[in-house]
Amino acid sequence: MSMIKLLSERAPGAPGLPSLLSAQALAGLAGAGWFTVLTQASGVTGHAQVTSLAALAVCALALFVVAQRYATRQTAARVEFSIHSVRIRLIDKLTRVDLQTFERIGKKHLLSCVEKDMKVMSNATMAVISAGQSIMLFVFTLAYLAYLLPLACAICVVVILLGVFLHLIRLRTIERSTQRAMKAENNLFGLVGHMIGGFKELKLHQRRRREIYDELVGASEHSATLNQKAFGQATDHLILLQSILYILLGLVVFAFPLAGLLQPFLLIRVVTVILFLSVPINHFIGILPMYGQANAAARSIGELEQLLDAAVDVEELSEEVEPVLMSSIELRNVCFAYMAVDGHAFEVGPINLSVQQGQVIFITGSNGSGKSTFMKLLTGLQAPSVGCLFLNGTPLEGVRSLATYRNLFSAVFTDYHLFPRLYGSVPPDPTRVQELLKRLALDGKTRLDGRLFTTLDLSTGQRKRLAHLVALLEDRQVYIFDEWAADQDPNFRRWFYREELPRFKAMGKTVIAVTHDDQYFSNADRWLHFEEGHCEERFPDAALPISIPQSSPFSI
Ligand SMILES: Nc1ncnc2c1ncn2[C@@H]1O[C@H](COP(=O)(O)OP(=O)(O)OP(=O)(O)O)[C@@H](O)[C@H]1O
Repeated sequence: MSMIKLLSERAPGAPGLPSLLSAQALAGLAGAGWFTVLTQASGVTGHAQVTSLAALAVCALALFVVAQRYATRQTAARVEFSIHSVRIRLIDKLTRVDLQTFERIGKKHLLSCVEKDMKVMSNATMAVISAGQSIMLFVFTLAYLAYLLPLACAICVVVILLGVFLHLIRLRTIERSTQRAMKAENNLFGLVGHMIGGFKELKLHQRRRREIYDELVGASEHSATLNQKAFGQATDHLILLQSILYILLGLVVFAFPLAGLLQPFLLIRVVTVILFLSVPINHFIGILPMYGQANAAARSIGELEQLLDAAVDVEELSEEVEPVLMSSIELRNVCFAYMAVDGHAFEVGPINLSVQQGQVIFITGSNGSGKSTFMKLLTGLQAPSVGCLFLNGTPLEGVRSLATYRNLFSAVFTDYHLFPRLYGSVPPDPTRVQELLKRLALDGKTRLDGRLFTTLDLSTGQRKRLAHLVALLEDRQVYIFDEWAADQDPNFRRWFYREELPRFKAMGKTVIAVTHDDQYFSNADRWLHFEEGHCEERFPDAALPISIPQSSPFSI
């Protein structure tokens, strides 16, 4: 996607290009008109003539102010609505891609695109689109020059065409340099992110701080060098063009009168007009690097959109969720493999498993054995590469049924995210909220004001308990906990296994919890153990694992 393509897509609420360009043309015409009247007035002495030219100048100026104001506002509306439309389109696609694509693209790249590239586009596009006005100013001034001295105008046109030709030849090189500079800048921002994110770790480790600081200095220098190179390339040939324009001026001032091609009374007007031409030319010089940046940003946004398009599913954000009831969930021959890195792809499965409503299932396994991947498959966050999920005996086929299925679950993952507001819910009953806050020892720490938490500035354990409270308010049928108790004190750990899980069971909720707290295994109905992507069922009171044949589904 180029910047021009982006702007050619008219967003709802944005003014049309014809009206926008007409307003710019009018502003350019008025500006050139005002200047022409002034130039004409420089050779006039008669009172009546001066008065009428002054009246004309006032009219041109008034027209310029009105047209300029209108054109600027229309330009801002066009640019901002177009960018708004692209941003919303990207975010919409982003919410609809599968988890694997989301993880592959990476948070850093996504944030850089949605925040930085969009900002670059917005700033640069505004300047670039206003070039329309400069073009008009340039054309009208050139026309006036043709009226005064056709030969000078012809030479100017040749010089400008030469500049445009040089520019087109260099365009690809400039864009490549700009894109390289932007990549270096993204790398730099990544390091800044590490410095901010790892503030505490860096404070504790002077040599680590020194090394990352040195790397950041190098990255910043590299970024500055590339930016400066891209900017230099963009302006070099236009400076050349500007120099040619100055040579042209010298020619007009010295050679034309000597050759008898220019009468002295015309000389001052012609020189003034040529000088005035440098105003739009300088504007072009100024916006050229910005044009390169905007195009590089548009390309980066376009590449991201292509990645998202390849993975986006048909699930609509606005769709109403159909309520589903779970009595059983079954995984039949479910397998999933991550994309291979260095030729080795981690595989989970085949998993054959049936979960009945109301069961409390514990999941164990060493680090990297596939527990979280299994949770993603079970919750429908990740579609299986092979095999199928069944809900109440019916296979879940297609993205839509998987999207509906996901609404069965409420989860507190290890990398859970706390939203400041209860998005997607009606304000809960304040008495129930108060009772839950008390149960989780969060009363006096935070409150729910309507749907908004008064603060999220809590300790690690408290934040996890607040995430638990949000999950409870969601009141879904299946609860997923990934090492919930890992950052809780012994009291809350005991409370979770001895009180909270039995409460879930009494309510008929299904619980699937990743845990390493073996002293509480008696609280589980089932125990699934993962090793190198394979799942086997163990029994809470068994000393040795009981191997389950993977070809046949097992259930309890
Ligand atoms: N996004 C990913 N892309 C590629 N490979 C991945 C990705 N996430 C996990 N893996 C691979 O899958 C394996 C299993 O990861 P998973 O997160 O399921 O393990 P886990 O049992 O939950 O580990 P832990 O106890 O450390 O949380 C890992 O060894 C890793 O190699």
